Amino acid sequence: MEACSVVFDPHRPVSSADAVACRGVGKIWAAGTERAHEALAGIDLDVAAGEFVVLLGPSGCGKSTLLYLIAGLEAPTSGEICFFGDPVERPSPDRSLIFQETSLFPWLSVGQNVAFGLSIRGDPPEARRAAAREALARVGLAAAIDKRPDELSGGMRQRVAVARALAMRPKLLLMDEPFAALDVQTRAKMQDFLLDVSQASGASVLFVTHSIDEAVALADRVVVFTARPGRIKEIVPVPMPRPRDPFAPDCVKLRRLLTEALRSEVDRAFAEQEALAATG
Ligand SMILES: Nc1ncnc2c1ncn2[C@@H]1O[C@H](COP(=O)(O)OP(=O)(O)OP(=O)(O)O)[C@@H](O)[C@H]1O
Repeated sequence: MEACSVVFDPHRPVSSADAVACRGVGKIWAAGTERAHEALAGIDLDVAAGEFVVLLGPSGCGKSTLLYLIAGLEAPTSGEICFFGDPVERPSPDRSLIFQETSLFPWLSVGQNVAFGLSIRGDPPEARRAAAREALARVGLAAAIDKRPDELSGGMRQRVAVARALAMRPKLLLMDEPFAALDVQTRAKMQDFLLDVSQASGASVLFVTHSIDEAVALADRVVVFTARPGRIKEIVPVPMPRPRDPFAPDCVKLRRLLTEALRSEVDRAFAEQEALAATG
């Protein structure tokens, strides 16, 4: 592999075939107030249908903010976001957000948790149960359908969260450091499993991580952000076939490239956070 970054053409027309198209997207939190805080600036990014894109950047550079905007939970201050050609204006079951900390309802069974979104949508009980069973089978937890969340390990609970998202048959999974709280072995298993289910479902994935190893294992493309306000510094294609051997020369080379791309941004983010702390 010849590791190289790609320059995005911001004038490229939005295609209804692309899962996500961001054009000039910026976000200022508390805009117009004295607490105004610019989190993102000038984001131009397309995500193809079925593509797995990893967002990598220093802490506070706006990765989660971009997921919230694409989810439709927040509006950008500037620019436009389209989902299969239509402007994103509100949340949609076609776009599922999964966080690091799963919030399963402890008083509901695993199956009821997975079916929760379907019950809000008004699907009949038999259809909900069937969809929950199928989604749990996809994550290898069909046998846990009647268990309570506190009977499961952290990795299993995270799989239930993925099953809950899959049950809605989303076209896009927005994942915010979903495996960061897991131990190394469970995390590696979850990465394999996520690749399997995303390929089987055909959903696009936008995945935030701080782990360069995770980015190398998972991504079709890695988007590297600058320190805040987050801008896209580089978009690095990852053409190696999966499963990837992390010690293969191409993977080692890519890790080095991403480490170097991130280093100066992480230093800049640290310096800014220190300055902020000093001024109280
Ligand atoms: N709801 C909010 N209101 C005001 N400011 C916010 C809000 N959410 C995030 N921010 C600020 O926006 C900036 C970007 O935050 P965000 O969480 O998107 O970054 P991140 O890259 O995901 O960070 P991390 O990697 O540490 O999770 C930060 O300075 C943060 O304090």
